[in-house]
Amino acid sequence: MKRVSLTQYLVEEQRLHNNIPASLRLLIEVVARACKTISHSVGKGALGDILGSANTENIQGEVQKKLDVISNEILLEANEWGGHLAAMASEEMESIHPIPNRYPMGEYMLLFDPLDGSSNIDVNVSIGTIFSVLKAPEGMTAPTEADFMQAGSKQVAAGYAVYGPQTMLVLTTGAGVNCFTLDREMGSWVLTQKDMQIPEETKEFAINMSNQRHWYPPVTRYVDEMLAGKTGPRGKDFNMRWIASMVADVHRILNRGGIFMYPADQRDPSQPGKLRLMYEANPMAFIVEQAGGAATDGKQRILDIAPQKLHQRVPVFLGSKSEVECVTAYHQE
Ligand SMILES: O=P(O)(O)OC[C@H]1O[C@](O)(COP(=O)(O)O)[C@@H](O)[C@@H]1O
Ligand SMILES: [Mg+2]
Ligand SMILES: [Mg+2]
Repeated sequence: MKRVSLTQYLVEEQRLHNNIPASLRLLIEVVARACKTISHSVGKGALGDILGSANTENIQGEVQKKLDVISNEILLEANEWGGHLAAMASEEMESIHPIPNRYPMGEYMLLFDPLDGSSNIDVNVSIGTIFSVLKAPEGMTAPTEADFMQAGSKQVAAGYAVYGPQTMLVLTTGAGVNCFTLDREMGSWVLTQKDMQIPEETKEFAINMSNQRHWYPPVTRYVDEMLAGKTGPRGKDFNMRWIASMVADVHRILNRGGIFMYPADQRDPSQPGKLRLMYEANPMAFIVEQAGGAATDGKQRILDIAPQKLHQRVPVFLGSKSEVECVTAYHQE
């Protein structure tokens, strides 16, 4: 099979579909290079002094791990110098990060969850990085948080890197989803899966069952019906997986189908779910839809949500289309 590198793929895409101008290609390459650097750090583990807590808190009140902080710095530094960016925003930073001293101002804005699955860092389980690219509004002079308040349907690119047994980069620019594997010896990203498609039907679901007693009735009904198996209303047995790294759960679903859920629950009605719209839900929803799946917050398409604030949280149901439609319909009844 002919080896196609990330750069070759991006150039060819531009030639065929005119959807990846040179400035966007450069930006994606810089993000991919930063992910490669994070992957090297992850691979060192205790040898690189990257495990354990940083003893600091992020804006969400979560205790940061050393690798959360390191990954954030790697992405900031790479993109400050490398991409065509006007500003960045990160799950780990309270406010936006405008790019200093850039004339003319960059055309894009980058958002990221630098290290997804923080609870898995210290136990050598797959973790990742999630990113989303928006266009800077026309005529923007000094970027503000308001410029980032664009629905997910406006994303021009989104992707994630998963640091597992292999390091992979999954990317969409709005014309399907492709997967690249990091060739560690050569240091390059090689196209290994073209046009990923999520199987429409599935027998696998992912949810943190320990929250069951707090769920709202539509989620309880949906999960109960799956748990009832062959003799229940669904007429088939379901299997369950929960890795607690969204990247790893979504990567499995892209490959063999399934539904991923992080619903809102009754513990704290002011917290609509756990996952962040701008850094987790939107980029993953874009990827999942581009792979033939669906993504909702139980009521509407995630990509149609009008964001209210940078660190907004949303309920998430995504994966195989028929299952997402089923649980979304239960929210309407
Ligand atoms: O520990 P819980 O409640 O099961 O939550 C797991 C979820 O939290 C997350 O880890 C949140 O991501 P961060 O590590 O970036 O905070 C998701 O990746 C994952 O799906
Ligand atoms: Mg995350
Ligand atoms: Mg994170």
